[in-house]
Amino acid sequence: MKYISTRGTAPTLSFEEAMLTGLARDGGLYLPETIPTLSPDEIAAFEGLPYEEVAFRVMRPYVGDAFTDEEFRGIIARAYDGFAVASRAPLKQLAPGHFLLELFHGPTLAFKDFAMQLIGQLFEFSLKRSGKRVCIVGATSGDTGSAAIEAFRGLEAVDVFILYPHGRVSEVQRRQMSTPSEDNVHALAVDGHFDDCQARVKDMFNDFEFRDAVGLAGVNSINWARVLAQVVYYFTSAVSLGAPHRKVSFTVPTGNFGDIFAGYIAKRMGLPIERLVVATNQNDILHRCLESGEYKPDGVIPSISPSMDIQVSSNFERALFEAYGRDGAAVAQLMEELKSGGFSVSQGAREALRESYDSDRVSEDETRAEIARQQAESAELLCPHSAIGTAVADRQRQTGTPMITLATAHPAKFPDAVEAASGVRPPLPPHMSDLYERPERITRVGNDLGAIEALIRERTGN
Ligand SMILES: Cc1ncc(COP(=O)(O)O)c(C=O)c1O
Ligand SMILES: N[C@@H](CCOP(=O)(O)O)C(=O)O
Repeated sequence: MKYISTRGTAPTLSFEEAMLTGLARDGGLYLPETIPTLSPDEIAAFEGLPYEEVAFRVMRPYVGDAFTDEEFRGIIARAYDGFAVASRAPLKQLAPGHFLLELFHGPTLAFKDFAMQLIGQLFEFSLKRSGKRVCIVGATSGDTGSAAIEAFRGLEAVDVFILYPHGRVSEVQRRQMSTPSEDNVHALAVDGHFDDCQARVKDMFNDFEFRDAVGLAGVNSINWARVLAQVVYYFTSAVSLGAPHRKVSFTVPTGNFGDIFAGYIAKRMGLPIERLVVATNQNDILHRCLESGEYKPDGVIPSISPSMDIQVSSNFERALFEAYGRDGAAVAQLMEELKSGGFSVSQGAREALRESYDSDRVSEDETRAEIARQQAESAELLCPHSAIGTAVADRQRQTGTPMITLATAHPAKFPDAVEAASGVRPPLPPHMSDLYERPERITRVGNDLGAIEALIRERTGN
């Protein structure tokens, strides 16, 4: 399996190369040259299998000869060993025809653990084999950073620098990043918002001298392996509701577009998904773009769902690449226009996007009301991101096809917002019960590429 860039001019890479590379050298994102498909019989055979075995069967076609089957099975087994529930991604019924896919039973209580725990194992295996060392730089609005630090802390051949927007993540998220004591992990509080952090990470990838000197690698969802790992739970949940003999729909709380794009890949692989619904908070650029074809970021407004406070949505580039018939030059042109304020999607591409995705947005008041409603009606305490999902799902649900909403984080990561909305303060699970007593280690930095690069060079000795 070969991987190509969404901007069409970077070298074609193998799975392992694409995974260790992160952003393509032309600024694009890697995607498989072809998307493998599974037959209805192959999908039906997933019924009753352990999560790890479905993960192996779904991801195996993408990894090529990077690992033997035995090695890959071992990597997957170690990745999910630390999850709190045996099924890994349990599905609960919220109401007739509406199901909640709980993706927060990993070590940092968010769906990011599904991919990050796997990537941690993949990197460790690959770097041991090659004897190389990498410097991971990531941007986070709260959950990717904590999952990355958890997955890579203490690893010999890896340094990790996480840029998060100062004062714009929840206290639990911040402490998850700032309290691990291992020397190889660094939490950097940036004066700016998430889009600034993500832009600085991309700048570092586009600074080839710096990139090569420090051995830069990325674990944001610019990394294809992140998206791939998330394809698996679309299969496990749909099969448990009767796929491939029955269609299902999904509603996905969306920010950087990685999670819903994984659903799109599952559909292209043959999973009978009727609708994929993008659910946004008040930072609703994706909803506006899907409605109007205009993609114009207009500033991030802080919300009670901070992990989705994003206006420059990284993986939307992958969706555009597909919508433009994999025309890398067209995507490169749009990304050039984005630098000067935004772009308009062509009529054909817009129709293709609308065929693949529905969308809706939820205001702050509606989010609070939905947390309270679900607590009262279904006894489910939802995090604000998941509540945005269930609110949209309820509006968009059609009779006949079950709707699965992705619950992307545990409510205990956002205790203040959840308590204010529902009157109930969700407790942290036992393995995190002393989080507020652990000492923090944070470096405050300006939104300044030169200063951030200098700090990384100094700390890594490059
Ligand atoms: C809790 C939570 N929900 C939803 C999202 C949105 O996911 P994506 O960026 O893959 O669209 C994120 C982060 O991105 C998140 O941390
Ligand atoms: N919401 C994310 C933002 C980064 O997204 P990623 O999926 O590209 O890593 C976060 O929690 O950090």
